[in-house]
Amino acid sequence: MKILNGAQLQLIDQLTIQRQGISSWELMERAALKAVEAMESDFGEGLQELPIVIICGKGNNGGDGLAIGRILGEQGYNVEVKLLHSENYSPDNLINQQKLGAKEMFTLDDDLKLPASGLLIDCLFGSGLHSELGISWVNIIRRINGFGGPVVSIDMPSGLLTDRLIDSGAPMVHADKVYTFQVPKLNLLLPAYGYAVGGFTVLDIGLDTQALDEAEGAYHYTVAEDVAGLLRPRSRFSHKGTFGHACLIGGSEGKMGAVVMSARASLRSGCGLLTAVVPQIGHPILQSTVPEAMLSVDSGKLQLEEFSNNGNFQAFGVGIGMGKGESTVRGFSKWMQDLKSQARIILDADALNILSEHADLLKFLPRQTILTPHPKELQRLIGEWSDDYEKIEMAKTFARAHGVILLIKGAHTAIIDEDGSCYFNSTGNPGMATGGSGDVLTGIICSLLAQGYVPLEAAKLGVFIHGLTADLAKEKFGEISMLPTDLIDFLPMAFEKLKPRSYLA
Ligand SMILES: NC(=O)C1=CN([C@@H]2O[C@H](COP(=O)(O)OP(=O)(O)OC[C@H]3O[C@@H](n4cnc5c(N)ncnc54)[C@H](O)[C@@H]3O)[C@@H](O)[C@H]2O)[C@H](O)CC1
Ligand SMILES: [K+]
Repeated sequence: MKILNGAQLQLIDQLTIQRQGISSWELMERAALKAVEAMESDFGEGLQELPIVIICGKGNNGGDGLAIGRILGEQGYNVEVKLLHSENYSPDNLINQQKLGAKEMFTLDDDLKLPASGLLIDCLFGSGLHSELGISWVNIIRRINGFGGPVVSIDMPSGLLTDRLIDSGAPMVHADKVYTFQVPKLNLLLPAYGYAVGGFTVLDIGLDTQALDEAEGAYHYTVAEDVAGLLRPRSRFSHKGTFGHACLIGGSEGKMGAVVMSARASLRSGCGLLTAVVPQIGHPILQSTVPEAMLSVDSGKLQLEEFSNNGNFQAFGVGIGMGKGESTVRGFSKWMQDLKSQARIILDADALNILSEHADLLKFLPRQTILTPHPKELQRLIGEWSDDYEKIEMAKTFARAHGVILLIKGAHTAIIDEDGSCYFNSTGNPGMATGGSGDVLTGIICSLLAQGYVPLEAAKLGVFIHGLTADLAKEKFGEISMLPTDLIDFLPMAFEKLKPRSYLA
């Protein structure tokens, strides 16, 4: 799914209206009906009990609010619509004013009266906002943010631009939930605005698919439909050799658990064979916890030294729990220099830290190596950024310069390809913020690489599945208690869910 901005959507609106032979008002009505349906599904029966207040602006976002107010009113909800006084309403806003009937007018200087609790629907500004809101908006936005019940925003939290940096002090609605139309907008996905976007749902309002396909942009949002088609069916005549031999290299004293988790995640993700290269201390641990894995025991006792690379492996996952002792750094550097240019590799954790401290090694990275840093590792690798936009640009520059696929891990993990394309993930939750989650991801992606998925597909599919395991684990254990080992346990269900018939039904 593409991520688009306000200007692109305006154009696609026009094309939709022309090609579908509908009026702009009809499109607005479709959007309003979708928003009502989504709120009814989220709030359930409880919505009937709540006083609902809708705050409308002068443009089409306000027009949506007026239509939502009318639809809710017709369905018997307890709804009150407040409309900002203006000299220049949009045409569809005016039509919906006439269709609504009763509404209360207010100005920015008014002391807006709101019910003590209930549901507030924010329709002041949507994707048509062209610059951050000035001081005159502080009063009204403060009132909305001080509301005693949930605040939901239609399309965008009012005050937040779709895809440009905005001063953190600028007035902006803090939405518990955003119902955004057709496609996500970049600012809904960035950590910088996490305080204003409690969550969001994308509502399909049937915009012209050809126009959506043709819209240009580097940003994408990976949803089930995007990755389900990537999953390869298994032939009846397949055997363990069909699904590749993955090699995980890592572990050190006190950190063997990382390799255990990675290895189990790899096997659960379908590779045919798995070898783990571990220091001697890891031998009994791996053999007893992951009997399916073969072992190649390093000459190093407590940490890796030798990095023996003798097998015929289709993919390597390196760095998990590895440490960066002197002999490990030496062995890793030698291993990197001996790599074949077409090798498929994912580097994580200490492998990335070593690269940050030994930038001369970057030139040995085979094309399309996948790097999976967490925020601190990313900063060591690409340097300090001043905001999310700069972070993305620096990540793109790094990916291009070294011909790699770079992940920015976190909520909506972003996958940056060397051509500058950027894929944000839709699955996952804060329950994943526990040491070990990354080891599981490395295992999944390494396994997919070994099975012959091209690196960008392996990264997109791996990140999506990893997040999906967490969404499934959340239902059973909740965000507080779920563990990385639970993610591994939910891999079978996640892969099953992603199979087109079950997930997309
Ligand atoms: N395809 C869709 O997604 C559809 C979206 N719809 C809704 O329409 C809005 C966008 O409507 P638009 O009229 O273009 O913009 P807004 O309502 O967000 O506000 C425009 C209004 O505000 C003025 N303005 C802009 N910036 C500022 C500012 N910094 N300070 C003060 N005033 C500002 C501007 O001049 C306009 O007058 C979209 O979000 C959806 O909610 C359709 O209903 C259906 C199709
Ligand atoms: K809004």
